[in-house]
Amino acid sequence: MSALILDGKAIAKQTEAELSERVERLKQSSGGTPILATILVGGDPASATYVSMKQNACRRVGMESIAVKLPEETTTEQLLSAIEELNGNPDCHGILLQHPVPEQIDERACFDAIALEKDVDGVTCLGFGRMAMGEEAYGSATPQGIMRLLQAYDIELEGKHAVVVGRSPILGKPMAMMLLNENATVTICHSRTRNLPDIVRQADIVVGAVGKPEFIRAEWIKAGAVVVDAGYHPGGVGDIELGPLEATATALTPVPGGVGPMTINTLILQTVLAGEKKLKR
Ligand SMILES: Nc1nc2c(c(=O)[nH]1)N[C@@H](CN(C=O)c1ccc(C(=O)N[C@@H](CCC(=O)O)C(=O)O)cc1)CN2
Repeated sequence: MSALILDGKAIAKQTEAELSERVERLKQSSGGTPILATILVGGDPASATYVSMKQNACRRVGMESIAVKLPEETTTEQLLSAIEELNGNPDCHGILLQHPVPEQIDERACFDAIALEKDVDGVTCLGFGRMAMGEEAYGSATPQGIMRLLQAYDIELEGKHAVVVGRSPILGKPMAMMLLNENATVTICHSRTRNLPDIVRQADIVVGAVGKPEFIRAEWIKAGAVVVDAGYHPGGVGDIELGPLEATATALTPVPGGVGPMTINTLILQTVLAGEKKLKR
C-alpha cells in the first residue's frame, strides 16, 4: 500500500484562485475589499513568520490587512483596548490574534473580546460553542482546515473511530467537535491518558495535535488508518512519525505541505466570507 498524500498546499492554492475571483467580484459590486487585522504581540520569531505568511496570503487573493504590532510587555488591558478599537472599525472584517501571547496576558479574555462576526480565526468561546452545537460560526482555523482537506479528498468520517491526541482550545477540542458533528466516534487523548498507544491502535483516523515532535509513533497506528498531522516543528517534522506510514496508511497529511497551508487558507476563506457578509448589501 502507498498512502494517498492529502496535499494541503495544492488544495490551498486551488482555493486561493477561487477566492481571488470572489474578492475581485466583491470589489466590482461593492467598491470594498475584505480586510483582516493581524495582531502580533512580542517578538517570537515563529509567530512573526506565521503572521507575515497570513498577510502575504491576503495580498495574493487581493485582500488587504491591517498590521497591529505590540511590544512584549503589553498588558491584558492594552491588548483588550486594541481589540476593542478593531471591533469598532467598520473597515475591518476579521481579527486574528496570533497565539501564543506573552505569559502576563490573559489570552482567553483577549480571544473572547473579539466580536463574533469578526472571529474569522474561530478562537472565541462563543464561536466554539456555536460550532459545537452545529450553529453557524467560523471554525477554528486549523481544525476547520483539516475538515476541508478531508472533504476535498472525500475521506469518509461517518461511523469511523477518530482519535484526537491533544485537547488545546484552538486545535484538539474543536477538532473533536467537528469530527463528532460529521458522525465520527471520537476519543480525545491527552497528557494524562493511560495506555495511549493502545487507544491510538484502535483509530481509523488519527489526529496528532500534541505539539511534541514525532511523539506519536508509527507502530501505534494500525494499517489502513487515515493520518492527520497538525504539528510543525523545526526540521520539518510533525507530531507523528510519518515516514513508515507512507507504506501502511490509507492517507496522510505531509509535514510540511499538509495541515499548515490549510490553516492559513481557512483564515483567508473565513475573512472573505465575513467581508462578503458586510459588503454585499
Ligand atoms: N491565532 C492563531 N494562532 C496560531 C494558530 C492559529 O491557527 N491561530 N496556529 C499555529 C501556527 N500557525 C498559524 O498561526 C501556522 C503554523 C504553520 C503553518 C504552515 O503553513 N507551516 C508550513 C511549514 C512552515 C514553513 O514553511 O515555514 C507547512 O506546514 O507546510 C501555518 C500556520 C499557532 N498559532
